[in-house]
Parts: sequence; structure tokens; C-alpha cells
Amino acid sequence: MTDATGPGPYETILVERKGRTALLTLNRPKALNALNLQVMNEVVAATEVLDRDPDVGCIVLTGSEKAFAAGADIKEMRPQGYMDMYLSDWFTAWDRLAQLRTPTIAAVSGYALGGGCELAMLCDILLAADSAVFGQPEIKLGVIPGIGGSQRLTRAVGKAKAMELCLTGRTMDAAEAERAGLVSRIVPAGELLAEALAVAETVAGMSAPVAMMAKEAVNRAFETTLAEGVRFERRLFHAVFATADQKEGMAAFAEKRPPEFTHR
Ligand SMILES: CC(C)=CC(=O)SCCNC(=O)CCNC(=O)[C@H](O)C(C)(C)COP(=O)(O)OP(=O)(O)OC[C@H]1O[C@@H](n2cnc3c(N)ncnc32)[C@H](O)[C@@H]1OP(=O)(O)O
Repeated sequence: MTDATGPGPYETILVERKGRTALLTLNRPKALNALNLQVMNEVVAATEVLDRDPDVGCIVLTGSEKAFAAGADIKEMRPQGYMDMYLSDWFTAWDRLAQLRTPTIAAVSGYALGGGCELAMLCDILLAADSAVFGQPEIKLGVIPGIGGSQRLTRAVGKAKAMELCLTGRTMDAAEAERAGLVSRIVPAGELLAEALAVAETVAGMSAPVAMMAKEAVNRAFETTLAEGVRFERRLFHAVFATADQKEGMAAFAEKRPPEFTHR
């Protein structure tokens, strides 16, 4: 891993590049990567820079072994009043992660609570270490999720489990999260980063515009009716036949060789 990337220097995150993969590591270890406004601004700024970089094909977001992120920063929120929250539109910048076109992977080890769970759910692929712990415990603090947790968790695991987690603050371990469909896979904690980078390398090796279209098509399933979603997919499917990478991918198959995508 080399090369700091983006407009940094950042104080709360580390950004590294390896080939077409960018690795963004949350770096507030003493606070278990609690997500204060500085972290939010730096994560959003860095990912938006990476998103515009044609040499980046996948972004991996991770934390420490103990904590992906233990939530939004409770100490920062504690003194705020309604007008502070409303006028600053607290947390709204996080929504910009959902607009990234580059595929993103959350590599979650340890605690992913509250805003930490919500940040993981803003990513496209969730890989969990066997040590991962997920939950929306905001209710124990007298508040509710505010970075989309009530919506994305419900879509991921269904109403029954989301309701229980949001109303009781109970956490779930990696095995339960996988059974519930929140994470795609569990890997041993010591292998998490290597596995996430391997998945990222695979994704980044695909045609970038086609990967963007695949991401957009899957995400559309959360926004629209089945008929509209299928129509949207069909239009994108037709559009990929205008890419050089469709010609290359199918030629490579016929010629029994690996494709060499040009991301055009
Ligand atoms: C409100 C919205 C929209 C979203 C939210 O995310 S609210 C926050 C949700 N998260 C939580 O409620 C989890 C809070 N943290 C914990 O319960 C525990 O820290 C733990 C179970 C994750 C880990 O416990 P452990 O005993 O191992 O570690 P601590 O001594 O408690 O923590 C170490 C260090 O980190 C600070 N910390 C932890 N989480 C947060 C946080 N979310 N915000 C701010 N600071 C946090 C903790 O205070 C301690 O630092 P100090 O020793 O300096 O106090």
C-alpha cells in the first residue's frame, strides 16, 4: 500500500492506494472510531475525490480490529439542541456516500454500532470479520438512528429483526448478521482486510462503466417498483452494448483468454 490520495492531509482517516483499489481506514482509535463531524467531512471528501478518479475501480472502507465504528460521536452530539441539529442539517453529508458511482466495500471488524452500522450499510458490499458486532443502539441514548439506519437495516434484514434491534438496542453478532442478510460473508478476523482487498481487486478489474451500471441497477431495486426496476435494468443492459468493454469481454470469452477492459 502506498500513495496518500485526495486533498488531505486528513486527520481522522488514512487513504492508501493499491492498483485500482483505494483503502480508506477510519483512524480515531482512542474513540473506537466514533464518527464526529470531522470524520464525516473527511470520509465524504476523500471518497468523492476517489470517485472522480478514473484509476480507482473500488473503494474499501475499514476501521480497526476492535471497532469499525462505535457510532456517531455521542460526546459531540450531547450538548446540541434542536435548532443546532436542524439548521446544520446534522448528518446529511453522509447521504453523499450513497451517490458514489464507484463500488464500495465495508470491511467490518469489531463494533459497527449506530452510525457505524449505518456507515457500513451505505457501502455496496459488507464483509464481516467473525468478531463483528452490529446494532442500532441509539434508543438506549434516548434517540433514534439518523444516518438511514431505520430504513437501510429494515430493507436489509426485514421489519421483524430491524424493529427488534431498533426498539431494544440489542446487538447481533456476525453469524446472525449473515443469516439475516446484512453481510454477504464472514471471514476470520485476521483475514478480513486481505479478503476485502481481494474482492476489491476483482471488482476493480471489471469494466468500470459496466460495474457502475450494475451497481445502479441493483440500487434501483430499493427505489422503485419491480416493473420499473426491470425496465431500468433492460435499458442499461441495452446500453452496455455501446461499450468497448462488452466487445472485449465477449471476444475474450470466445477466444478463451482473459479480457483486457479499457473502461470505455
Ligand atoms: C445518534 C445516532 C444517529 C447514531 C449513533 O451512532 S449514537 C451512538 C451509538 N453507539 C453506541 O451507543 C455505542 C457507544 N459505545 C459503547 O457502548 C462502548 O464504547 C462499546 C461497547 C462500543 C465498547 O466498550 P469498551 O468498554 O470496550 O470501550 P469504552 O471504554 O466504552 O470506549 C473507549 C473510548 O471510546 C469512546 N467511545 C466509544 N463509543 C463512542 C461514541 N459512539 N461516541 C463517542 N465516544 C465513544 C469512549 O467514551 C471511550 O473514551 P473515553 O475513555 O475517553 O471516554
